[in-house]
Amino acid sequence: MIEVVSIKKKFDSMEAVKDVSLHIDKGSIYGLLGSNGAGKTTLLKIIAGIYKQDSGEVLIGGEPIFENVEKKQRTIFLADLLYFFPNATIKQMADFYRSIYTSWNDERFQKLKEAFPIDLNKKIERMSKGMQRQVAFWLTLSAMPDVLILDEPLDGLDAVMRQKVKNLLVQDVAERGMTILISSHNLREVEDLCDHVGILHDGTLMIEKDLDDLKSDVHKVQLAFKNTPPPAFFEALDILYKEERGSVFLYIVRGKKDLLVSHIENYKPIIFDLLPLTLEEIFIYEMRDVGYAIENIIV
Ligand SMILES: Nc1ncnc2c1ncn2[C@@H]1O[C@H](COP(=O)(O)OP(=O)(O)OP(=O)(O)O)[C@@H](O)[C@H]1O
Repeated sequence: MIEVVSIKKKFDSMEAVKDVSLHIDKGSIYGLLGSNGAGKTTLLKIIAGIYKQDSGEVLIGGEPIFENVEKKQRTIFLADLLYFFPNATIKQMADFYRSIYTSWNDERFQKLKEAFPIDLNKKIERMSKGMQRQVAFWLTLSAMPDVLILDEPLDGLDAVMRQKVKNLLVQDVAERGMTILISSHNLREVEDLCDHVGILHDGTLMIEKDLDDLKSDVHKVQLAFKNTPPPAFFEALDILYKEERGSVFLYIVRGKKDLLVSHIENYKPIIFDLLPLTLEEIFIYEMRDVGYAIENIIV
């Protein structure tokens, strides 16, 4: 659905995006993470067809997005800084969206009133930051885009509204195959939303993972043995991290769960627990493995 091939972008001599390639399937939710200044917004704007890359290609549904009116009518970029016309009400902004987005759906707009309980005739400028963000989602979801590109989308929303918006996004992905690219600093925030995650650092995509693979391939185990097992026990494990707490070992290991369990059970541990890992933990160990401390890369 979205094909990004060797994208480079400089601002004067500053290389904001350095040869980034990625692929996003239709109907998936891709989380782009990274620290301040990593190049996330620049890359999102290139993918949305707002900035032109210096080299490389961005294809949406097989066609270049830049200056492609038809594709842009089906692609919405929701920026971190929202923009509405001065003095406009929700109703007036909806009229504008209806005039430019061919897939605008009035029925959906009316239905979403239930999710966003705000007076249609209220001036958006006079609303709180969180309410303005709600309006942005209301309008965006009513325009029924095929591709939705979100830059720090949940900033300013309260916890209940965050969950509501996440549910609406997932619903559009599940029901009509919308594709979402979402940028955030916060791994925890996107953990339950994304099926793929990429980490951008200093203009380079450091690591890119399918979350189902990640979660099924990395495990935290807590172990204790009566007698320390022979070296063959440890050699057979792909250990990303280890810690000793008295006679209890804590290991983060990569590998298939069934094979791991049967290997460990062969050595008759007196304690053996398989513990869940958060996405943040997985990335900490994976990044360490490629020589980076994730604490320096995302917050
Ligand atoms: N219009 C611009 N002109 C000049 N430099 C820019 C411009 N936009 C971005 N940059 C530079 O490109 C680099 C990447 O910026 P970008 O906004 O893409 O990062 P980001 O990952 O979105 O950061 P943040 O998380 O802080 O929003 C930064 O060094 C920034 O100063």
